Amino acid sequence: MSDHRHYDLVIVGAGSGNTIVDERFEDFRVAVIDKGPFGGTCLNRGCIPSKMYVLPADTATAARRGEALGVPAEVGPADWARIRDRVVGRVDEQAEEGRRGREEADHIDVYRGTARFTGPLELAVDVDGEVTRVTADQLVLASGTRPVVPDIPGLEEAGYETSDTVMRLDALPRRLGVVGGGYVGSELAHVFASYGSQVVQVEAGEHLLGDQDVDVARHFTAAADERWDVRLGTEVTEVSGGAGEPTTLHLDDGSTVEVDVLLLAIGRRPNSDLLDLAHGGVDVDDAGRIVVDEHQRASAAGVWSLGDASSDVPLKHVANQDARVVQHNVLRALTDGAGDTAGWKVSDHHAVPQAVFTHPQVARVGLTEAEAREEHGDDVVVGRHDVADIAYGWALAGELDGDGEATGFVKLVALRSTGRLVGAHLVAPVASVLVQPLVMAMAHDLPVAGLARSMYWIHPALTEVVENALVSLESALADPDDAA
Ligand SMILES: Cc1cc2nc3c(=O)[nH]c(=O)nc-3n(C[C@H](O)[C@H](O)[C@H](O)COP(=O)(O)OP(=O)(O)OC[C@H]3O[C@@H](n4cnc5c(N)ncnc54)[C@H](O)[C@@H]3O)c2cc1C
Ligand SMILES: NC(=O)c1ccc[n+]([C@@H]2O[C@H](COP(=O)([O-])OP(=O)(O)OC[C@H]3O[C@@H](n4cnc5c(N)ncnc54)[C@H](O)[C@@H]3O)[C@@H](O)[C@H]2O)c1
Repeated sequence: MSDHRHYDLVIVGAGSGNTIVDERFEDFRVAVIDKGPFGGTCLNRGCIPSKMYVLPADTATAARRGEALGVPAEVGPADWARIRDRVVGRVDEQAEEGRRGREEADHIDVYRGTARFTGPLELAVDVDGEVTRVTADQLVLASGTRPVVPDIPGLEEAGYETSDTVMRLDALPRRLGVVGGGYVGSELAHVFASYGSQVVQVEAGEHLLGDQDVDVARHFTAAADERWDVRLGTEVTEVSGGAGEPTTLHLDDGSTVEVDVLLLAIGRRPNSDLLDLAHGGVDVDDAGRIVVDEHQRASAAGVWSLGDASSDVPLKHVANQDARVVQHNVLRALTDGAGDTAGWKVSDHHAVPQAVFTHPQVARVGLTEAEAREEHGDDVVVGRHDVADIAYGWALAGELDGDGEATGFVKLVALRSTGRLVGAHLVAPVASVLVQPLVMAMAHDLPVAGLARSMYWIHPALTEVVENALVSLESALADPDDAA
């Protein structure tokens, strides 16, 4: 190793980890280490570019629906290069700006390389073969996750994309194979199908979005199946061709599918294996996630972790909230020492909402009905309202082949004993927005009784579907015979 440098604070991972350093850290020596671009997954290859791709996809989908609504519109294949350049141009600029800002600060050193532990609070940082020994008083691991690549015969030879690469393709694929029916696979299937690619999506489970409430997963799967080729309960056993030629997927039902680009979206794994954590005395769980306590402290003294590296809820708003907890507590540890935790922040992963930006959108907070029944048995009460049964639903009717039901619903799950919501599930236009009053009800532990009538809901807005679902739940809670 060529050099040794000591810092008050070292941060590995410039995604949410980078948000920790603000003006309160000006009197401390800080190092930020990242092997990739600043901003991490969300900015460079996750939430932000994917949603920038979803917006034109939604526009194309809405235009295609024009025919059913009396305004026929022609939608040709998308101009991929223009869309890609808009997305990539914006995120690359932002990543570069973020890095420059840190590099220009006198008290911060930026390392564009890979870190691994060589001892407690000691790292070897490899920047293009030049290794620096870096030690720290406090060390934050915000190292995130990366896509899982399955061990399928022929895959490496044929070549494949993941969410890390597919958003920078040279051209729109004529035929896209998507393996995986979770968040990434479903959002990107929506994007490419809307742009004009022929999409085949292969999912091992019974439904797409199988982590959602089963009613939502079923509804979404049926909607997706109207728009692209969905193969459920199916896995890829072998891949052949590729390397510049079409790729053939051999499926376990005996069929084959030929595609031009293959996208793998079967989940993500923590990057903790890159860090030699055992040398730092840092424990991980069976899934490779760094084990943290309620203050986001890892098992080794002076080490912290946040976001996807340690969380079982790998979402950006969770990573950012974890980072706020770490920021507060690290500052206390740096100024007052780590002995007394009075006044430290505690992380709270209660009532975390999530949304899938597909068409239709899906959103959720809390337990599914099945999870609630497993935990609470007969105490569970369900309320529901269909989008088709509110005034705005009449405007939306025809969304999916004129099937009113298909425009979506809000399903609420509560406990009779407490009168509180334990889960909310939406499949509807702008579900990611509609869910927020329900998140508030759960986060603030508001009783369901009286909630719908405690405020006005704009008529005839889509929010009336949430109002009516709450009314339905309230009457189910009030009815002792209603076992939903
Ligand atoms: C396609 C896609 C879409 C998504 N959409 C959404 C969404 O809409 N909403 C949402 O809430 N979430 C979304 N997510 C999830 C979201 O991106 C993550 O939850 C979030 O980025 C996690 O932030 P993080 O800071 O914990 O980790 P990351 O952003 O992954 O940052 C980790 C950083 O650590 C660096 N690193 C790792 N190991 C080392 C090492 N040994 N040395 C040096 N550097 C290292 C990596 O290069 C990386 O920059 C999406 C994810 C994907 C893949
Ligand atoms: N809108 C959002 O908030 C958003 C968007 C994208 C990603 N993310 C985050 O990224 C994480 C990873 O997303 P993801 O979609 O990669 O994972 P996921 O866990 O959501 O879905 C993976 C899917 O692949 C299926 N699968 C696994 N192995 C398979 C195989 N061999 N063949 C066929 N199907 C297989 C699984 O049954 C599952 O449905 C999510 O958990 C989420 O936290 C969030």
